[in-house]
Amino acid sequence: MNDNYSHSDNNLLYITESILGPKENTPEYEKLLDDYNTQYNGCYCKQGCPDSVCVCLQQSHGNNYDRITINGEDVFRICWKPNDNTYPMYECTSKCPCNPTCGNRVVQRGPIDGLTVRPCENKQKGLGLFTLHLIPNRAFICEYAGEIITKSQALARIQENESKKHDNYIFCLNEHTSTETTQTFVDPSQFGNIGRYINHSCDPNCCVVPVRCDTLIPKLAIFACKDIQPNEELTFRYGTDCEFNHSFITKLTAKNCLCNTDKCQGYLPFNDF
Ligand SMILES: C[S@@+](CC[C@H](N)C(=O)[O-])C[C@H]1O[C@@H](n2cnc3c(N)ncnc32)[C@H](O)[C@@H]1O
Repeated sequence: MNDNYSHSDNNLLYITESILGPKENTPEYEKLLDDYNTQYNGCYCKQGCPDSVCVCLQQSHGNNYDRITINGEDVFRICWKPNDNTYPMYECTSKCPCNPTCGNRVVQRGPIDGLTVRPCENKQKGLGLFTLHLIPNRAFICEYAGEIITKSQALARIQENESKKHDNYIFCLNEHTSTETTQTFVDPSQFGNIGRYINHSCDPNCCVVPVRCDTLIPKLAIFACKDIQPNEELTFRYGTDCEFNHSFITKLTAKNCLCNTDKCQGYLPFNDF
């Protein structure tokens, strides 16, 4: 994966994609390990990946991305599925025979260029992630990468964060099917990538979409949900995101929201999961 970013804080370890968290002797961890090691069936495409033939795209119910060129650079944008964005997205895998430049390999290629981490104008918000270039609506930006942990590990870490008054970075993804809800917990507090600096906004310019790139555990992929101008801060909604039919619930200590938008609800989302 191509990722030229790094952390300025020496206590943090930069990872280019999510990694499995510490071992635990529980059935929950065994299931997580199993899912992490399970590769889904890839495609058989030798030339391109047309959605009429590519198994990865058929599993995704159609094309995942389209491509436009801006200033000579390819920009990949998510294709929202007509009337329903709840279908899981599968990219072509390391075992698929298609070309590594196939249009169904976007998140796995790593973050876009021109992202920068710097202190927010309101210092109480800490660091934030900004873009130096225009990012068009629907374009892929980066993964929210961290340690993939079990629910019991997430609860223990959240409690520890709260008792030590540390910021929370743990993200809980809920994916709903007609019969069950699957949860994925990602903690970038000690091992993470550039995505860990994205703050919450009540009127965000990004959204988080689960995308599977090799294994059954989805990556938390950040896409623009508006055109984002140079020097704008990138934000997503930490709480439930109904607009995209997935719910993203992060438990945080009830804390004043400093997003400074007209739609601000006053507090960071605070949910049990
Ligand atoms: C994923 S981190 C974002 C990066 C963080 N600002 C930093 O300096 O590392 C999440 C933490 O940032 C802070 N934060 C994010 N969005 C905020 C907002 N809208 N208002 C206040 N604090 C926010 C909260 O402390 C939250 O637990």
